[in-house]
Amino acid sequence: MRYGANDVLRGVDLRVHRGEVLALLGPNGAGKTTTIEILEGFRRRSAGEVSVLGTDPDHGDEAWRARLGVVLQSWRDHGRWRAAELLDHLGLYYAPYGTPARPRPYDTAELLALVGLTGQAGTVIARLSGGQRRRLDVAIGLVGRPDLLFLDEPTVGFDPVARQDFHDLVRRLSGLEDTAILLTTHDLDEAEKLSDRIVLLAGGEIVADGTAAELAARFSGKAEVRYSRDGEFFTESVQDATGYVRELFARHGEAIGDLEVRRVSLSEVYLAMVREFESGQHHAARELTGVGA
Ligand SMILES: Nc1ncnc2c1ncn2[C@@H]1O[C@H](COP(=O)(O)OP(=O)(O)OP(=O)(O)O)[C@@H](O)[C@H]1O
Repeated sequence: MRYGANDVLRGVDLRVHRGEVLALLGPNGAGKTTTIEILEGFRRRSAGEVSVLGTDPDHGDEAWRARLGVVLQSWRDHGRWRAAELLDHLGLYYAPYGTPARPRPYDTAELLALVGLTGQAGTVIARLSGGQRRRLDVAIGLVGRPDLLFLDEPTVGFDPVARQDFHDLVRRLSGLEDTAILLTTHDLDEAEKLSDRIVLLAGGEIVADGTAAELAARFSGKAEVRYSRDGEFFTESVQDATGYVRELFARHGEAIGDLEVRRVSLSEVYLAMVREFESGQHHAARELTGVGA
């Protein structure tokens, strides 16, 4: 993607599989929104190949669009509508695109229950709380029972309980409905908890791609093992945690207690990579993560 002489995405190569939750993680201006807008067909790419559900988004028709769910920023229109009314109304659009295997739209009551808004079915949208409105946004993204769901910073403004509920919801969707989910987030904790895979974007390039554990392991290669032996506490930084623990038990057996194995956290990896990238050493970061190798 190029604006004028400025390349804001370069060589971005990624695949999302059916039923997979992929988090696009990166600092401000990394190119996350641009990437998903190209995939959604909202933005025309300057060059490169893109296929979404088998179709080039630049040429996607209504039937193709009906298979996508998009959750952008909070839904501000239709403030006087009641939540259930709006979902009923939006659902009509998807009805012609239903199949026996994937009936469209979602039943409104079922959908409201899924996002935890059953009690607000008759509430006027303007009177929903911020978190409730965001849940409604998600319901709007889901009403067509999408094969692929885009979530742009889905949990901004959620309290911890709403966030946990939302995480459960995303897990259920990818598991039960086989919906592929592509979400952008700044929240490392969220990326780690929610996604099967993380693609880290920095400066318009993919600098890392893998599961949270893989990224942490590839970057540092180490894990921290804590344990007690005969009441004395130890902390070791080791390359092969499984082997180390096996050896530990083989040697000391029941004398070992309080075992804890901690991977370097994703946030440590993330900060190190972004810093490395910003200091111009991103090729070193690529080598470390194996991306582009
Ligand atoms: N219409 C545009 N014209 C020129 N440059 C743009 C345009 N839209 C985005 N950009 C630039 O593209 C880059 C990537 O922006 P993008 O919004 O995709 O980043 P992001 O990772 O989503 O950031 P944030 O986390 O801040 O939302 C930024 O440098 C931005 O300034």
